[in-house]
Amino acid sequence: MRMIEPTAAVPILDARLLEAGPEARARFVTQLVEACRGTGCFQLLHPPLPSGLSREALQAARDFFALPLEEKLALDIAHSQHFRGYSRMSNGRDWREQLHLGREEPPGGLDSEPTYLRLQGPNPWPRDERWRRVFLTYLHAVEAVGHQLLEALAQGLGLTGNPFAEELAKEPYLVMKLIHYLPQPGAEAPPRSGVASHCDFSWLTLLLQDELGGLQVRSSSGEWVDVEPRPDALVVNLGELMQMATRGVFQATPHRVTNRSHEKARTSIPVFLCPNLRSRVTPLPVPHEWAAPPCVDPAHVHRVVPLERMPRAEHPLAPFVFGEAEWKRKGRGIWCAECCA
Ligand SMILES: O=C(O)CCC(=O)C(=O)O
Ligand SMILES: [Fe+2]
Repeated sequence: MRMIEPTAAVPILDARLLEAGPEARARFVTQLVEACRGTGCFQLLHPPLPSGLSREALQAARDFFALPLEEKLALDIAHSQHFRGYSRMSNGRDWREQLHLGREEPPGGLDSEPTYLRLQGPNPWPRDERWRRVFLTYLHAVEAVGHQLLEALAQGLGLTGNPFAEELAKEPYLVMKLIHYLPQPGAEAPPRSGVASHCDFSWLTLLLQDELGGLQVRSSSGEWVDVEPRPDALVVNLGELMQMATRGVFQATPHRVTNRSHEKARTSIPVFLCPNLRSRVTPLPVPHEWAAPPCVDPAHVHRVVPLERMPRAEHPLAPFVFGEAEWKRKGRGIWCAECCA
């Protein structure tokens, strides 16, 4: 099998170019489009985040998972009306603990509102106030980085105006997860998958990973490529909404994780940046010469559908309301019915 240079499949972009004058910004935009037309994954070095915040967030995540099980179970996602809270999965595809968080909001989906607005709501927090402060600060700092990337992408796609900015002005739907992958149990047993191959259902996912590694992305030519841990970098990958929005010019990035360590748990924090729940998802007028196969049918989208089963080419995209698709994807209100059954 042909070996691929990791940096070719997962290029490294320097976020400082965005603020270093028009020429540097143009260079960044070119590299960004190249990365998005390739694997759809890149490492963003020097993201404009407050100093030390990433380290603090990773440490706070480790501290959360080190709490006694009863304290974590008090935040069980099954108690939440809004898909927030703690869960543990142990099956062939997922073997990990997670804490789902989002924007801190009043409960949605009440009375006459559409049901899918139940995706908005308060987060359950551990007793110590520190977690709330660190994670909400981190979430909104990463959101701002995501806005900058979408603006650069709109520029790179040659779109008039910035259709992403119009959407972002309506308050994007954000999901942030703290994830804890256990160390491998026995030296003899084959390694257990932390999360099996999947694509995210986002525009962009901005991920902080610790120093252990274990994340792989599938390159356009089909090889699985390690995403090397780099301190002070965010791993960015494209999700299915971006694939739909760009008529397949940019493809969602298949990825998977196995914690190969027998001693240490792996910690990561992805932030999934999506349109406002009420937004209608319609393809953008991307350059004609970049025309690509039509996109995924949202009716078939699920976070853990095996990639082989994903209808990628044949389905033209009918516009749909993002919140409805996201609600459906989350099992019509039944938490993770498929994976946790
Ligand atoms: O932990 C990681 O590095 C990736 C997690 C992931 O892909 C997901 O939860 O969607
Ligand atoms: Fe993912």
